[in-house]
Amino acid sequence: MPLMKSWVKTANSADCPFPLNNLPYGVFETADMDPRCGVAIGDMILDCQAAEEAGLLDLSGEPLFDVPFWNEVMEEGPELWAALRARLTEILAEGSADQAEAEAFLVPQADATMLMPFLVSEYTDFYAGRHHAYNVGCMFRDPENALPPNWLHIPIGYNGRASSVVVSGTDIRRPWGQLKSPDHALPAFLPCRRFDLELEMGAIVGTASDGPITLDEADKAIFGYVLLNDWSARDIQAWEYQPLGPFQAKATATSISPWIVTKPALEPFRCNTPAREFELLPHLRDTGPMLYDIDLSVSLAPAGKAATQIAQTNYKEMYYSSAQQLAHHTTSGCPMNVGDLLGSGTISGATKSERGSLLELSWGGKEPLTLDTGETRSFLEDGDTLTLSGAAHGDGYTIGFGTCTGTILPALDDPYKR
Ligand SMILES: O=C(O)/C=C/C(=O)CC(=O)CC(=O)O
Ligand SMILES: [Ca+2]
Ligand SMILES: [Mg+2]
Repeated sequence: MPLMKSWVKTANSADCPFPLNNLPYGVFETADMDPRCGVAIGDMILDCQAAEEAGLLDLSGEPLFDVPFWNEVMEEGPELWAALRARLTEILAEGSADQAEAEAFLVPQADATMLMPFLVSEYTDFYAGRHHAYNVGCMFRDPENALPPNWLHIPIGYNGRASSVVVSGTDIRRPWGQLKSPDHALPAFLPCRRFDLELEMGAIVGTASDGPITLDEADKAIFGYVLLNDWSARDIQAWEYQPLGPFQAKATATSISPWIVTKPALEPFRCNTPAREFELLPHLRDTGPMLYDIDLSVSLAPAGKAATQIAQTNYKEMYYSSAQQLAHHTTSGCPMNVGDLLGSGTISGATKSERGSLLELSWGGKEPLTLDTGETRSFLEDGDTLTLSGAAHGDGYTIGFGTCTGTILPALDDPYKR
């Protein structure tokens, strides 16, 4: 598929993240506009609320854009999703009969503040990147048996906290927690010393289910994808997570990028999961390409200094697709809701520069990274700004995810001092 041309001229370059082929969904506000849904096109945002009020986006008879989140659109189901995308494409395409009217509803991205694009119903995080699981297993367990015995048979996950999901740009406060260092007999309550990022993709469930669903049903139920950073307190995690898994270590915050890139925009980039070591059980067995070829990178900027790219990898490195994770999630009869968010698990590739966490990049702190500024990092320091970026590269066009950023604020003096 080539670049599709829009009358919004900035959308028509090969490296623009938001061409007509993309049309990602977000929520924004400006100095004089309340929060509302919008669609990115070039360097502009089409104000969906205003377009709907003017009669340009009348798709269901009921207003869809009278609320500042995309859950109502998701609730309408895949037929409406397709009709909305077709109508937006018609409105924004070069030569559109709607151009004169729609021009009035464009807002420069530079004037907008991006907000959470949807209400997160529940949040589950997986552990489905093989290189990440292998690296962590080597460090914390046994290089000979780095992957747990179940790993090649099910996508391992844990239930996270929807309440902790925040939009890109939100500052992240270094947490306190109970830690136990190897040279102390007893734990202490201290600020986290090994605060980390996790480079992930987030899949958004757009269709509810109540009981087991097939892999193909799961693929259809996914509305779109965002970049996701699962901030992780490694020292809190190491002490708390046996035997029930991460709890407070991953409950401080999880950041997502503000633009939901929908499945149709990613269709040309579908690719297969890697070769299987064990055949998966029938309900998890691949029925088609359900991963995506999306280039991902991480950069770190110390306070007031230039950013260094510290990792680059690709979403196709995952062992399990989001559809496999969602299908697995429903096997017990677990109901899934519109707005459920599934973290892919940390995405790392085979080589050192492809590692999606500082835990792996610095090998548990044993091999600190040197930044372009000359400073070194094992884990995150106060004032550091972390930025995830993602884009799929087509023939003469880009499907961009934008960025997912967060700056580390120092821990409070004492969280219990009132
Ligand atoms: O295996 C461990 O000891 C720890 C693993 C993680 O912290 C990974 C995690 O949270 C899931 C993921 O993002 O892959
Ligand atoms: Ca994670
Ligand atoms: Mg979290």
